[in-house]
Amino acid sequence: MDSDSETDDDPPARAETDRTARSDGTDRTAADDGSDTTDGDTTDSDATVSDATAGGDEDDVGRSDVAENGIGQNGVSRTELTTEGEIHPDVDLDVGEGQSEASSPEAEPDEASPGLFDDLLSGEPIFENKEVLRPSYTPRRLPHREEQINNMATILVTALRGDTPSNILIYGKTGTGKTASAKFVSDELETTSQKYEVPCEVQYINCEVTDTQYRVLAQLANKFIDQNVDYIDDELDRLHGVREAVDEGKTTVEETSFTDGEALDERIDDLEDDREEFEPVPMTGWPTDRVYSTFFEAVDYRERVVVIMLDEIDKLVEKSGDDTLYNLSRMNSELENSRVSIMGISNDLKFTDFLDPRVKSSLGEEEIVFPPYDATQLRDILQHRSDIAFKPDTLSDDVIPLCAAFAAQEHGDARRALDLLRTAGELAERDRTENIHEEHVRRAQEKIELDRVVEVVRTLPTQSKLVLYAVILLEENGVHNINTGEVFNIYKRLCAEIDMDVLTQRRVTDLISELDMLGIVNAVVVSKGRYGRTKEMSLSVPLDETKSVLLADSRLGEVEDAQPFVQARFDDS
Ligand SMILES: Nc1ncnc2c1ncn2[C@@H]1O[C@H](COP(=O)(O)OP(=O)(O)OP(=O)(O)O)[C@@H](O)[C@H]1O
Repeated sequence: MDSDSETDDDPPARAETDRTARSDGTDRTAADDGSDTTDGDTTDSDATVSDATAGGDEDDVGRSDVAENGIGQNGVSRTELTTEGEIHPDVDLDVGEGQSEASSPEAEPDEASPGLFDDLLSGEPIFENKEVLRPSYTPRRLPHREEQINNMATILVTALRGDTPSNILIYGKTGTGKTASAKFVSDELETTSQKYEVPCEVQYINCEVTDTQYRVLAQLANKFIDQNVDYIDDELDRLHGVREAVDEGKTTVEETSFTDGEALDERIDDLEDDREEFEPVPMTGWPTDRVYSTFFEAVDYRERVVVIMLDEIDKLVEKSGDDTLYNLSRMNSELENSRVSIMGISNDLKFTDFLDPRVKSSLGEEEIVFPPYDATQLRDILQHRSDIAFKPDTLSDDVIPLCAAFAAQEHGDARRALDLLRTAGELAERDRTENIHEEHVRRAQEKIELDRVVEVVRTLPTQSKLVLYAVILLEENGVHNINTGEVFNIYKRLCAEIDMDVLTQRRVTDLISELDMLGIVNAVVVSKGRYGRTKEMSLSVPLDETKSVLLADSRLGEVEDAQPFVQARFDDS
């Protein structure tokens, strides 16, 4: 076991960065900048809110800034809008009752409220229950996953008999229902265990979020400590009741499970001591072996079978190796009261290649594969959900087949199919039509695709963003078949402009290849005869939106008026 002291101060550091970024309004999280893929209705309402807050038309600086930025639905700084609205120098806060001079002085109180939402509410909504189309919803029925669910249940039923179930590895591409099925089986397992009073439970950990050994063990330890404390409290309540009944002569000690009054008091004292001893693990700072032993003691405090469900297990291995899995998989030989079994879920089929052979064989005792859905299966899934999600007769006949067909092309991803259906519904709602048509699905597909691009571009490293910005500037200036040398020249100037280190041309060529792999540019190698070979590229994503996302980056935003030096391409090449 790794006994290094792992301070693990990543999360606070990240939180710090987030705060700084937000306060200067230059960088945002996906949620802040409205790039949340499917809920694209921020643009319209943001613009209207800015109207309302900034007051008159003339001094509506915030709004025109935004328009010039051209960021549109993504990257618009909400901070800028509200800040300018709130601290507007011309607003006299003492005017009237909650009414500012900025709003029309003659306006009747009623007119001051433009009824922003009234209009929107008046239309008959298309959705009966939109929540069931969101990823957070766990459906009660999972069509086309009966086989996998039965396999899991057959393995886990051992836990209900008080024995240790085999470890399970679940594989499958994204959106194939792995998490939904595993959660469904876990819920059933826990419900049945309560019914038959067999101590058996499932602990779910998402390793994309909890991605180090320290954090996994700390999270588990704290969950078990909480449970143990609850258990002790219940037990103490019960025993104090017994003690009282004995004292009042309502029962005799012989009628309880204790041999005498002393044994009863001893048990009460022991429980109180135990309760004192449980110390929660802080999220950083302890040596890992202390965290491990705290977890170990907490889980072994009483008899039970625990299934630890590690979702996105590959992320844990990628980030912090296989120590956690090694420790968890060897625990059973040392545990006295409890038993632990692991259920790992991954969409990376190859991640076990990086595991120690012992961990690999122990973890993969049972493997269950989730194949992609085909279009017919996706249709069934969508049909089930849409029956609950939409008002009757809202969907025209071709909507579900089209959503299913689009999602089947995307490696049979049910999440994508559901996203498409929800977004199509939202677009129809915005159009104020009563039905969803094929056209809404096509627009939804475009929107989701664009949102994906925006998200990919937003999260690129700054150097890649600069390279991409160079390509955009060249395209904007009508250059076709842009070559690496041209990109490099513009890139160098952009670096100088914002004081960034200049990478070598070879490295920039690598970055171009990465952009190509991400589908942002399309690069082909062309031979220039005796002048060697070069890459020629063009942009594969919408220029305006991509440019806006790039300029929303605090560093790139510093590049002002980049047009003149695009001329450099002609000077230097
Ligand atoms: N057979 C099914 N019936 C109904 N809904 C389903 C089915 N399969 C998947 N879904 C839905 O699709 C979405 C994605 O499913 P889930 O999160 O289980 O996929 P996953 O395989 O775990 O994906 P990832 O690897 O990306 O986490 C969820 O909203 C889930 O409810």
